[in-house]
This record gives sequence, C-alpha cells and structure tokens, in this order.
Amino acid sequence: MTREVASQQNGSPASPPHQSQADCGCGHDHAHVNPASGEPLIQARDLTVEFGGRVALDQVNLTVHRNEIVTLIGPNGAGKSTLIRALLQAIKPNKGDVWRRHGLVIGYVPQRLNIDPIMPMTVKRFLSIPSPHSLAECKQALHSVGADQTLEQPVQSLSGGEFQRVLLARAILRKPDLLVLDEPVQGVDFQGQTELYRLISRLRERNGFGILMVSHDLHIVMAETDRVVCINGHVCCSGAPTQVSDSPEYLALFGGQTKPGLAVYHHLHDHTHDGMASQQHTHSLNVDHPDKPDVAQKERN
Ligand SMILES: Nc1ncnc2c1ncn2[C@@H]1O[C@H](COP(=O)(O)OP(=O)(O)OP(=O)(O)O)[C@@H](O)[C@H]1O
Repeated sequence: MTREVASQQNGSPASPPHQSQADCGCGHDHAHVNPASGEPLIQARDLTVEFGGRVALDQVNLTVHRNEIVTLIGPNGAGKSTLIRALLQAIKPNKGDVWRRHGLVIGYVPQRLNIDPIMPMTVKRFLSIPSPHSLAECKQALHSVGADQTLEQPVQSLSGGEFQRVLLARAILRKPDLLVLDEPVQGVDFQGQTELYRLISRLRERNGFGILMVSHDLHIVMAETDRVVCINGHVCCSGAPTQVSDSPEYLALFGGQTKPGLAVYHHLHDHTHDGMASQQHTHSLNVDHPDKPDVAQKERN
C-alpha cells in the first residue's frame, strides 16, 4: 500500500503556498522545509495530467524551495518528465495548478537536445541561443561549471560530461532562481556522474538556487540531495534520502535494483577521484565491510 500525498490547499495560483516547519518524515510532500531552505519557489498542487484519457499524473503535490535540491525518482513512464513539463507550463494539467513565486526565473536543462551534426556550432555560439550573452558572461558561466576549455570547441565534439556542463552553463546564464534538470548526468560515466552531482550541489551552495532534478540513479544522487520524491503516477513517498530509501514504497519500486551490501550515505569529504577505477569506487557504503571504505562516511542522524 502506498502512502498517499497529503492534500495541500486548493487556493488560486496567486495564493501563498502551504509550508510546514520541518521534515516530519511522514512521506507526504507537504512542503517539508530543510533548515537550509528558503522561501518556496514553485509548487505543484494536486496536479493531474491525462493523455488521451490515460492518467499520467494523479494529484501530485510538490514544492521546491530556494537553496534546496529535490530529486524526482521513479521507474520508466512514472511521469517524471510530465511533472517537469507541467511545472514549466509546457503542458496544461487536467486538474490542479502550479503556483510560482512572482517573477520566478527557471533555468532548464532538458532530457534531450538534438543538435544538428551537420551544422558545426561553437560552445560560445550555443550559449547565446536563444538570448545573446557577452563573451565575459559566457566565460564566467563556463568557469562556474568547470568547462572553461570548451568555449571555442564545436558542441558536437564535446564528451557527455562536457556537454552536460555546457548545458548547465547555458541554464545558469539566465540567472535563474530555480534550476530544473531532467536527467543531468545522461551519457556520463560513473565517476563523471558523481562529479556532476557534486558540481550541482556546489552551484546550489554558491548561488542559493532551488534545484529540481530527475534521476534514475538510486545511490549517487542521494548523496547530494536534500529531499527525494519518489513518483509512480502519484507520489509514492518523499523525504530525506535515507528515509525514502528505507520506505516500503521505495523498496517495492526499486528494491530489486539495489545492489546487495550497499547502503545510501552522504558524501562528506571533499576530494576528486582521479585515478580511481570507477567500477571499484562506488559511492555507497559496503555494509558487509563497514570498515572498508576510506572515502565514505555513512550518514548519521
Ligand atoms: N505527449 C504524450 N502523449 C501521450 N502520452 C504521453 C505523452 N507524454 C508522456 N506520455 C505518457 O505518460 C506517461 C509518463 O511519461 P513520462 O515521460 O512523464 O515518464 P518518465 O517518468 O519521465 O519516464 P522515463 O523515465 O522513461 O523518461 C508514459 O506512459 C508516457 O507514455
């Protein structure tokens, strides 16, 4: 049995969002406030989306605050992208609404971006589509994502990790309040994924963005996430990563994918992993040999 989402008020989109004082761990997504979080930026309220009479999202509630990272997880076809599109107002919900803070600016990194392989385009040019930006701004944005060297390169020549960083730089150039990232580590190897998630976390720290991202990853992403919302047409459960990973709803959906002997932990140290074999260096604690990992510290709270 799934834990149902607590219904939030059905006010107009202009009315202030509901907000509770702390993450109570009840599994409901009723705007749990991380101590580090600030004001609500965006809120889905009882969103229902149907395609041809088929329900893709059923009364989904979700809030993202300034300075917090919320990760959406769920199996294929669970409605993650549909929820993102509804929040971006790219599709109209059949029921419910989306509340946005007045003047909210969103930087969006889509799941897919098809770039014409025939038409070479430098990163510099790519960053100025659709809005022009000065060279200094482009350089600064690339610097902030650790991709300075790509400025003059054709976009088509970038590695998966470089491309995702450039997409992030492009989103940041909008000076967003909220970053929405639909699977930001696609096409990136394991080590690169970890580094990208840590970069996203640093961008939040530096800029105070609210960040909403979609991920298929069950372990690495949790290390850099304040709140996980697990959806499968509806919100199955939500809360702090360790709460969600222990919940029966999460285990019913993902339990089979969890590698034996691995548990979620928060990545508290600060180093790069150059030279480490990515296959051997997982970012999960080996619970069979808890003394083994020298780079991990299990979350305690
Ligand atoms: N434009 C559309 N027309 C019809 N059905 C759609 C449309 N967009 C999404 N769907 C359906 O809605 C459901 C949710 O799709 P969605 O892409 O949101 O899932 P997802 O969780 O993002 O999946 P994935 O992890 O595979 O990307 C799926 O059954 C999908 O087929």
